Amino acid sequence: MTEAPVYPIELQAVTKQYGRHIAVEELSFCVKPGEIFGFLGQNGAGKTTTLRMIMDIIAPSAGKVMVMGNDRPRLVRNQVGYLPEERGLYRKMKALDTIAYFARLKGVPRGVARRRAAQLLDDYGLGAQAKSKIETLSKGMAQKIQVLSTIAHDPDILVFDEPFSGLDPVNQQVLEDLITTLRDRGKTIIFSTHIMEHAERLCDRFLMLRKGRKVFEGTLDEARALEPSTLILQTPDDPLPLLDVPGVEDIVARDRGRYRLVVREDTDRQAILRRALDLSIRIESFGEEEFSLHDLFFRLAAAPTAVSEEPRP
Ligand SMILES: Nc1ncnc2c1ncn2[C@@H]1O[C@H](COP(=O)(O)OP(=O)(O)OP(=O)(O)O)[C@@H](O)[C@H]1O
Repeated sequence: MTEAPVYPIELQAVTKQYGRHIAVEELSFCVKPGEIFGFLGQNGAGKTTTLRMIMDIIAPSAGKVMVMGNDRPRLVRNQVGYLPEERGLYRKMKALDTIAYFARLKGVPRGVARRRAAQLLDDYGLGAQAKSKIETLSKGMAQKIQVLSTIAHDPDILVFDEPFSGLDPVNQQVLEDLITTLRDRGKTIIFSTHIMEHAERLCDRFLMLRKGRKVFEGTLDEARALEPSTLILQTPDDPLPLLDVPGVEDIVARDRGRYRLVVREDTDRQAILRRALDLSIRIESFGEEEFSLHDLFFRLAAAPTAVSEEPRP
């Protein structure tokens, strides 16, 4: 008999209810070892609530949350690094002392904690600020200290709630690089965001949440495969006669001579080009449309009619 795999994080039919309000509904997913998993949704979709349940800060109303196969995540807390949505550091504490303090809270011996804190500050360009009080640092620097504090005890799993919020583009890039480095060192990372560009660049897989319900879980390619096949054609001429090519179902004007062709999956792309030549339709460019995660998010998780929603009892 094969044993069920142990996932770093696994949720089974988890629901969280606040009074009559259902914040998270029947949510199941698992995060695989060593992956970067994006947790995406609009404001109020239920991201923070879910991450807090993973951290055992709040309890589910129903269902099961397991961290490293343990259904009492509190017991494996020291193997997890958590960046909460509401950040808070002691303003009067120095940068190095802050990181070492958080490591010590997770059981790291004092000397080791201080050495690691110094190393992390050096690695992430804050060596010169080691003795600066938090209150004297820029917002970006303080947030970096907060992130470094979550990894100072060398946890295997990282749970970051909106880690990019409040960072300027340069520091967002620094954080993206940090997250990639952590994955390359074998860590498992789940982070929430409503900024699709970060997720698109970083995530191996992601989950989209809409009003507490999962609307998608998988890779970007899997999400793209849900979309109808479309081609983008650029021409100074009228392309509507191409509608007579078998498989071309619709042609919609986009912008400045660009048209979107909705086609059946098996449509012969060469036949479209040959027909254009016959009809003297000049083609400036022609190719498959690549949906960005941003487009897909709007279709799956944000558009009012994106998914059929059963009425709630
Ligand atoms: N303690 C609480 N009591 C009552 N309702 C709550 C509580 N915490 C969250 N909610 C509600 O649950 C829903 C999900 O909230 P949650 O904070 O998890 O969303 P989110 O996806 O993290 O959004 P944001 O990006 O705005 O933080 C929201 O409608 C919110 O108002």
